Amino acid sequence: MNEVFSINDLNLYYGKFQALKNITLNLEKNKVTALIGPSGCGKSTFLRTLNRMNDLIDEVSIDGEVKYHQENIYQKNYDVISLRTKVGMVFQKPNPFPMSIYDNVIYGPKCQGIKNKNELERIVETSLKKAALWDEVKDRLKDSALDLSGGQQQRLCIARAIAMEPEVILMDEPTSALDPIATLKIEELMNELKQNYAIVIVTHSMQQAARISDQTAFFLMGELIEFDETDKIFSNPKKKETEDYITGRFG
Ligand SMILES: Nc1ncnc2c1ncn2[C@@H]1O[C@H](COP(=O)(O)OP(=O)(O)OP(=O)(O)O)[C@@H](O)[C@H]1O
Repeated sequence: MNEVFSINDLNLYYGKFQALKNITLNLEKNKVTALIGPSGCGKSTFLRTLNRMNDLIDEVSIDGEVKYHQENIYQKNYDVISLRTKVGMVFQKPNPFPMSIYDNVIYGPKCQGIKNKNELERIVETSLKKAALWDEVKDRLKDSALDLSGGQQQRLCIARAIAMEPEVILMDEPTSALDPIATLKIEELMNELKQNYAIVIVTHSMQQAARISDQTAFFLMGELIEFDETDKIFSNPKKKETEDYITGRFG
């Protein structure tokens, strides 16, 4: 079994407002899982529960279980730093650090104490290759990351996540700030990356979800309405709410 996350009866509150209601689902390795649903339905909130990014927001409380390899990540004394190494994140807007391409990729490994120059060079090359960026930047690794195009910056952020040797990559609308060609490159990349990782992506584009994901979770007002193989969700949804949403009849 390739299960990496097992989420059981998860509820999340911002103060008194309940943003996630009784969410139960499993996430597997070698699969792209798309989270879809209308604005404000809880997609990003759910994504952030998987590496405890919501901890950074005041007034958040949760109950239920989020198990990563059988261990509840919300239990007392759980090692959150190590969790975030294994469960990397890529954001909507590319956010490279204001430093060279090379230094962006080795930032995490260096923080973990890797100092050997050959090892760091190996990490840079393999991470950039896996992020399909190596050929475009190999001759200018010392240039500022901020000089790259938006699409290149986003692939650099993916390389930066990969450099930490994660098992899961969370992506929050990773292509919404990119043009169609850069979007296509990231989508092709996700298809490659799923050979080695579990990928969870929030997307507003149902076409994108249909193109790239293996399974799709449809959220509505904090509830998980339907979770199934992507083909089934888009061709034969079980719930009326899902059908209304994917056929554009929602709202
Ligand atoms: N930091 C916060 N404090 C209070 N409420 C929040 C916070 N973040 C999100 N919410 C609320 O929780 C609900 C879910 O928000 P979330 O951002 O997870 O939705 P989403 O489906 O990702 O939306 P979008 O597609 O617009 O990004 C919304 O009602 C939102 O207003």
